[in-house]
Amino acid sequence: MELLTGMKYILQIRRKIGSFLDSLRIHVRGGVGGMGQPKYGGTGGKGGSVIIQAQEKCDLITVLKSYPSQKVRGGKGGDSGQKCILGRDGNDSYIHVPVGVNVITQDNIILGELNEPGDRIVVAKGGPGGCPETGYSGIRGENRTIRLDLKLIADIGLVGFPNAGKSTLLAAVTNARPKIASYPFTTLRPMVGIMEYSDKRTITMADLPGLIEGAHKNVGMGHEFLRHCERTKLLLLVVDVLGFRLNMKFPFRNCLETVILLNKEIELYRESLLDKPAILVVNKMDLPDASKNFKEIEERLKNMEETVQDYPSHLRPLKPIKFDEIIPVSIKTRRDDAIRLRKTLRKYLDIYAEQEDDDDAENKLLETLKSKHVERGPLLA
Ligand SMILES: Nc1nc2c(ncn2[C@@H]2O[C@H](COP(=O)(O)OP(=O)(O)OP(=O)(O)O)[C@@H](O)[C@H]2O)c(=O)[nH]1
Ligand SMILES: [Mg+2]
Repeated sequence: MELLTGMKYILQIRRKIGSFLDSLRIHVRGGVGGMGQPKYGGTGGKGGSVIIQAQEKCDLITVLKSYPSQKVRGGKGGDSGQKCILGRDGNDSYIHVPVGVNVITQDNIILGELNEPGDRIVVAKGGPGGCPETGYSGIRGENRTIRLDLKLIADIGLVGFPNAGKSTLLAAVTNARPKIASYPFTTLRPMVGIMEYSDKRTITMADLPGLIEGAHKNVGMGHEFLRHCERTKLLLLVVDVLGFRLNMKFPFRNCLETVILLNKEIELYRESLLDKPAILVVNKMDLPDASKNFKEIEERLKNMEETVQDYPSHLRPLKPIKFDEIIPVSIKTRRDDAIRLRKTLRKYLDIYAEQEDDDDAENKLLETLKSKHVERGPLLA
């Protein structure tokens, strides 16, 4: 019965999201400890723990298929007996998840980030076996509900207010065909598109739901989906040159303010995301007054350090974003803009890759020097 409900659930999800799932809740419980043996002073075995482990070639749909009831238990500890005075420990249960999963509690606390194959975390410890202190009864294991949040792998992450044209941009430069519409929050789930270049080099781009002011307080779609930017090499901020207003309850924000607010919301999600290279796309340059607006703010966008100082503290980010380039486009109406953008993105990703190689080489050199120093230590002493 439970299996059927589980399968139905999978089918429901499939219908909703195709074969992509980026978040999954699971209830985990460590195994109960085995019974002790009062007559001989025997101790029961420990209950098995539940462990989440990252592995390659895996996705959350497979995890859901393996555990349709979304419940995982550790094995029960063995009882102490006449022949075997120490009960055997219960088996640990491993949940294999894709690389790039954050393990989160119900209170939204990150228990761990599994970013490399083999990374693992114990999410529910098994209970101790029965012994004199427990009156020889085995103790129950820990239990909790956890959420597995998958961070997408894409080279570029699109971040912007709703309606700025992120999905239009994705459709213009990649093979993806996202839903595009003139109302806010058209995109509800992330979508990845691929840009293929003539030399067969491919660059992936993730379109994300719109981010609005107050997202850190769960306004709009919240800010959780920004996790998908954690593994990207570049943040591509997209703004509407004429600014944005969600509805009459929200203030109108001009283009410069939307950039500052995006900066602030990214910072409130995770400040380290702002260490990533960033490019700003100012979209809808075909609209009346667009050029005038852009000219007025261009210099200020180039110097965000100074610009943010003019704004009150509730809007002002502590870490102003620094754009490698600011690109005005009309992504919907000008094909040339899309072609130029593709070239620019390629150029920067190649530069970042070179820088990364240099950094790797430098780190290796430092490690070699360090290890030499360690070897030299005893000689000097
Ligand atoms: N005039 C003009 N309209 C554009 C341009 N780019 C996109 N749009 C329009 O802006 C509206 C929103 O476009 P989307 O691509 O859905 O915007 P989005 O940023 O993905 O929005 P959300 O999914 O809600 O976050 C649509 O009506 C697009 O046709 C442009 O360059 N010029
Ligand atoms: Mg969209």
